[in-house]
Amino acid sequence: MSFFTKLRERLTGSSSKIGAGLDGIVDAAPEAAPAPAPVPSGGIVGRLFGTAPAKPEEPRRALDDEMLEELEDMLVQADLGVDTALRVTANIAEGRMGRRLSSTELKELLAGEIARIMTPVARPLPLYPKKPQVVLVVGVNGAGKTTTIGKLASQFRAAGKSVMIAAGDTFRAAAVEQLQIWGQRAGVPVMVAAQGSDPASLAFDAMTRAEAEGTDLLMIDTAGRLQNRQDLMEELAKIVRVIRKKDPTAPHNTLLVLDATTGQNALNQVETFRQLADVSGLVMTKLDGTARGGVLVALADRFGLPIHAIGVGEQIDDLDAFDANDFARALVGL
Ligand SMILES: Nc1nc2c(ncn2[C@@H]2O[C@H](COP(=O)(O)OP(=O)(O)OP(=O)(O)O)[C@@H](O)[C@H]2O)c(=O)[nH]1
Repeated sequence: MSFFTKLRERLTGSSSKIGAGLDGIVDAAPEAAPAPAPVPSGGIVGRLFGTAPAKPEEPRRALDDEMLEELEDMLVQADLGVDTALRVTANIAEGRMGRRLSSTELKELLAGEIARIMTPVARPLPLYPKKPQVVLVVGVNGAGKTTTIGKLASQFRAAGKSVMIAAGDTFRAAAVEQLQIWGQRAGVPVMVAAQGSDPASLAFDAMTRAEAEGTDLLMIDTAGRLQNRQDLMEELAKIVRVIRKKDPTAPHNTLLVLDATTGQNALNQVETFRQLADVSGLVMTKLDGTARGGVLVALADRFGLPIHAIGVGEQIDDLDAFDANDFARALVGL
């Protein structure tokens, strides 16, 4: 199954909210009753040439202030956030006031606006010739860091890269175990340390081993205890300090993993983690089974940080590069 097919099938929580919302807005107009279907050309000619009966016309609604307000409210409800909803609505309105739009046309227009916002941020994780390329992975507990590291490691392996993982959340035995399972699946070594030991020292050991073995990519998992922000900030800063002793240009990427089901809270998490670490790109997980996928549009619009990948399930191939057009169309239910 192609990733786009999967995305469309699994984004239904969000897409049915937006798609049905747009249908509802157009149908709500008193004048929106569908035009009667043109009489099919029946008779002998129709039978001979198999003319299909014409489809009834889609209902239409003239674009006015009231309709725009409904559109804006619906987009806010769908987690695009007020600023983005306003901008998108204004762009759709421009030069189209009074025009009678069908729901399909409205979906096409919205998808176009969303794609326009998302295209500049749809950028795969950049790969550098540097060995090891160090990828620091940050995010709150449960956001999907472990799973994302496992999926990315497996994809890089499949692309012929050598990968190593460092289980930097040394306080949580369950997190380390999960990472080991993902490492086994991906065929990638996982460096672990004794429970509660210093993550920076593990990161240093992992750097040493990755350098010695000529590993292409070193992915470092980190803790996500936001409840203790000061500690976390110091822990992340120390990891960075220590790996820079080995390579002053590291980490080459700092990935922030976000959980789509948290909706608008994802925006706060970006703000917070940007204060804790030099976030260079985003991965959004759990777009399946949530009606809050619109938050990705708000994130792109607000921060302009690259979106490297999106996750739509728990399996190894349920993470893929982010494609702005595919996402925009799937999100509006096209
Ligand atoms: N449905 C769905 N579940 C996901 C996705 N990504 C991760 N998960 C699940 O989310 C849960 C948390 O993922 P983890 O990868 O363990 O998250 P983490 O950020 O490492 O969290 P901790 O290990 O608690 O720090 C797991 O049950 C994953 O299977 C996704 O794209 N879709």
